Amino acid sequence: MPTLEIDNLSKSYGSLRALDSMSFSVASGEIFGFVGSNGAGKSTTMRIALGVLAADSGEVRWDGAPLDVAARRAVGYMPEERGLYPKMKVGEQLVYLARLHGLSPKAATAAMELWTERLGVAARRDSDVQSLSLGNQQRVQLAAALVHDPEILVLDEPFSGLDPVAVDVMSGVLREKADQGAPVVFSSHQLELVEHLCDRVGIVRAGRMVASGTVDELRSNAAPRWLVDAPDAPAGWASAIPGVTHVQTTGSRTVVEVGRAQGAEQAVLQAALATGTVREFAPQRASLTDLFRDVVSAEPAAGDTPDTTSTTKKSKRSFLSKGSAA
Ligand SMILES: Nc1ncnc2c1ncn2[C@@H]1O[C@H](COP(=O)(O)OP(=O)(O)OP(=O)(O)O)[C@@H](O)[C@H]1O
Repeated sequence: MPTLEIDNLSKSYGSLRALDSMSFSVASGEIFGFVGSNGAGKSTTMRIALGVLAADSGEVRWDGAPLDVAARRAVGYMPEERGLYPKMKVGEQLVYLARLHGLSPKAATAAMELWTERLGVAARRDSDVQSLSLGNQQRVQLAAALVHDPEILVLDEPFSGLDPVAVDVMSGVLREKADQGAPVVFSSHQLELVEHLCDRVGIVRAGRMVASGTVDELRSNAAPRWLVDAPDAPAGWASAIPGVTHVQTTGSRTVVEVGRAQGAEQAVLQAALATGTVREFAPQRASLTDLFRDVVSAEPAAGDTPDTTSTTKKSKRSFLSKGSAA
């Protein structure tokens, strides 16, 4: 199956190491969510994949061959800084971009009509791009990435600033392109959306891929969490229980993170019962947001190496550590 491979990319800006052996791969038909704190290196990776920026070392391959200038024509790219001509009409601009990718005038016009219709901006074909709302400009930007029928999609924060209806439309389009066989990689800070939409997720920290896999795979590496609803319990009741590594309380409901030792959760239940009534005691599924906080707040260890199959196994602070960049 053709695969987009990001292999050991490193990139420095002066003394700043923006990418440090960044590696991951996205198979044909797969949607890959690329997440990480601000400045973690997502845009830099995507720019290198598109060839608008050169890596210091490493390689990007598609179907086993280096992604050269010719092969990059098969990529639909949505840059973070966006790239539309503000004073050009929406329709003209999309036809122009499709023509640049080698489509005939007729095919370019048909593609423009298809994508403006599909993305809900057909009524604005004759408007200057600059007169559109930011969300509609973003829809046009996605149309620009799709208008030449790319084999690969690389999208930098395509969902930022979109209303819920536009998010649904965009999600549907990405799923459709993946179902047609494209590898789709996009960056986002909207973790609920990423969890819902993506087949696999990669979490980046300081220029490295520190965890990747399905959300279930990432979850299986996380510490177990339990919800306890104990209305009589005094503040801080769970903090001193042996084996508890983190506590988060909202009203009478407390979520504790416990170690993997046999029966660790039983100590929590007993401590809760000792305070009085226990209305609920149940395992909690970690959300991608929880997993993200876990991973980005982990202490980097000496010799930290990228791990593209599982969560990094470094010592970590609590999963809601202050200062985590969620
Ligand atoms: N042209 C540049 N010159 C110098 N430093 C840069 C340049 N572009 C990016 N950087 C730095 O490289 C690092 C990675 O930036 P990058 O834009 O790739 O992060 P990101 O993960 O996309 O962040 P965000 O989520 O905020 O968009 C940051 O520290 C950033 O300040």
